[in-house]
Amino acid sequence: MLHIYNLNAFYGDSHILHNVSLTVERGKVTVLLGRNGMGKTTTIHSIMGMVPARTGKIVLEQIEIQDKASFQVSRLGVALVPQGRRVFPNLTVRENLMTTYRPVEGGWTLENIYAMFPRLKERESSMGGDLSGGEQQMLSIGRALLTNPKVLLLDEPSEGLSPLMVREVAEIIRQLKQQGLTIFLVEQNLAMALELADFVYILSKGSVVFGGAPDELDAHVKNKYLLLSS
Ligand SMILES: Nc1ncnc2c1ncn2[C@@H]1O[C@H](COP(=O)(O)OP(=O)(O)OP(=O)(O)O)[C@@H](O)[C@H]1O
Repeated sequence: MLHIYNLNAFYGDSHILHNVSLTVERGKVTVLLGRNGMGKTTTIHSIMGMVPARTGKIVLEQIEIQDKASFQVSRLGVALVPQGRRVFPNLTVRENLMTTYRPVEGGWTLENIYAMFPRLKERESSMGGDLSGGEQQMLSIGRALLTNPKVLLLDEPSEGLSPLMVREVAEIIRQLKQQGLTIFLVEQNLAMALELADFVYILSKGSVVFGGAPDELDAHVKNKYLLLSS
């Protein structure tokens, strides 16, 4: 569904991503792990056209998207649930949801978003800024789904949430996968990530240092790239 080939990305002169190659398979949950500052968000932002690819290719269903603007990438079927959720604080829940709505026959509608997230229905007239962190995360996921994407990118959706809310977010991701959605998940929460993942990549200092099934991640790899501070 989505392939990245030898992606190199920079902020000014800082070379952040080094020949990153990875594949996000249709209908699967692909997880990108790595400690703080290793380039996970930069990878997601490169896919979305928010950080330019200096070299390399990003291919969505045979279409090269590495030179496209974010709105074009979005129209082609990629949606982002950004780190920190980024809900509009001064719009109501309903208005937040409707800003991105792109109707597709048989796709997501406001009604089935409310069916999946009853709490959003209850709070539909509340301002985005008045919601709890967990509610904002639901809103951010609902808003992305209303673009009716083929691929959903989630950047650390568990960040700052209570353990109970982390379980809820994991359950939502599981349901979306069951419905056939293709998911690319950046996470720091190893337990949640490994529970959901069909395939795992690890980034270290902007390079992919591991790619494999979750059960191939042994203690050595975890200790080297995930658990201990560098
Ligand atoms: N706008 C920016 N300008 C310059 N450098 C940046 C910018 N954004 C990120 N960086 C640097 O790029 C590197 C990768 O950052 P990135 O946010 O992709 O990491 P990450 O793995 O997502 O970490 P985190 O979990 O903290 O979000 C870091 O060294 C960071 O300091």
